[in-house]
Amino acid sequence: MQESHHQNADLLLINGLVLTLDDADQRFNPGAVAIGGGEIIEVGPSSDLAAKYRAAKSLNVEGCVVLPGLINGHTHAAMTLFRGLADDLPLMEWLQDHIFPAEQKLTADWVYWGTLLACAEMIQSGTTTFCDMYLFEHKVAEAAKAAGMRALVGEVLYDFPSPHYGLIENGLSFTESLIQEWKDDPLIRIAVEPHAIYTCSPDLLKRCSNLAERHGVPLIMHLSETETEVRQSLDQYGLSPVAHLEHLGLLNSRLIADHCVALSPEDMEWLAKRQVQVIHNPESNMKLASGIAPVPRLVEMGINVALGTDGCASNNDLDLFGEMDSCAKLHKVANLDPTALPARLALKMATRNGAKAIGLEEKLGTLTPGSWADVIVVDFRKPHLTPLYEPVSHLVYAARGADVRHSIIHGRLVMEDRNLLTIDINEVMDHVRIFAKTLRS
Ligand SMILES: CSC[C@H]1O[C@@H](n2cnc3c(O)ncnc32)[C@H](O)[C@@H]1O
Ligand SMILES: [Zn+2]
Repeated sequence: MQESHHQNADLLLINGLVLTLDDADQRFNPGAVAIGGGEIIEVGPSSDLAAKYRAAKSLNVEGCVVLPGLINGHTHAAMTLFRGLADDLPLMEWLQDHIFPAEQKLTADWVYWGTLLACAEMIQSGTTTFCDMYLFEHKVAEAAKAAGMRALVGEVLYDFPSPHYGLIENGLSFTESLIQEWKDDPLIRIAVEPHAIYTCSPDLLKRCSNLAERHGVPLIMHLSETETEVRQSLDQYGLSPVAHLEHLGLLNSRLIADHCVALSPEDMEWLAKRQVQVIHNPESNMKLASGIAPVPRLVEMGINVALGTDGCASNNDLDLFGEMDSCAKLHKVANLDPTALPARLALKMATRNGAKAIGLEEKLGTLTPGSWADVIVVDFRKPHLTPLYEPVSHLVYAARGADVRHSIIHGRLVMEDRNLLTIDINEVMDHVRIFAKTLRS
């Protein structure tokens, strides 16, 4: 019997335009990606890989662009439940008069269904990893796992009683139990997540930081989201929110700071010096009229800035393609400079910078052999993506989430030809509609 010279792969994507988005920034057209054991085995010309690999499954992706899965650096997934509930309000009024009261009615079960709905929306729009902060996060982890998504999750911690854990002592020990429970999981990681400086005392913030340090996990919080937050912080502590955190010893590369809109030049110096990870949420900042984060300046200063949608009650969707487009355009108009935030940077913020922010840049954010196989395939055979001169331009300025055709997470196909393979979407939508009826009554 003749010996086979083929190598085995679980999945082979062939005949696509493959963008590695790594340091080498290679493009293969027609290109292929060989996937096995949850990792990328090889990326290269289609003819070479088709001859080399015998794959359990092969997908012909001619006419499509293949790239790393997108990373949503900040969201509250289960807030799909509140999409469109309260619009056109500033942050503090939106939160205190509408969202916090509605959240008092949440149960673990609702958070599960709301998160599954978010996972469906994210997978169908090209997101493969999300960073979440919410209540009942054990249910968020469970839902993400059921959906086959990669997630960094953490229970929100604040000084007032939580509808989930009650007093903060329980919140801290609950976070610790989540860290233990998920420590060996390939998809789910846990972070320590104080809400913001206006809901957490200095003592709580220090305890959160110590907990994150002790377990070597990220610390995530909203920071300097509005001028109101800055004014309150100056009144209460005589320091800006960033200076307040520096004073408490919280600024370091483990901190993932969401928003960072209202920053003074000194704040930016601190963020750069301490190598804090910044997550920019342009659509939420626009919708809540919070302001414009000085992203081009932060990037110039060497700060890692990634992209998030925030919860979809302040966005109101979870489509990172729309977010990249908004991001690139917002900073052009804010600076009256069309070069202020190029398409290339917007795409990097949604991929590689997101991976770096969550401490996984060795394994995520690029199509590199040895990295985890989180890969999306975008169908360019569409009127709004024709003709094709430059794929990065189309990905940022013309494509939308609905153009994503296949999605692979940790080597597993979770969407094929737009069919969700891990989620019964009709069941999920039925559950969420029942929740909305209950909320209204
Ligand atoms: C209980 S989890 C997180 C907490 O934060 C609220 N929230 C949602 N979006 C924002 C935002 O942009 N800034 C501050 N807080 C936000 C959410 O409703 C939850 O209560
Ligand atoms: Zn948020």
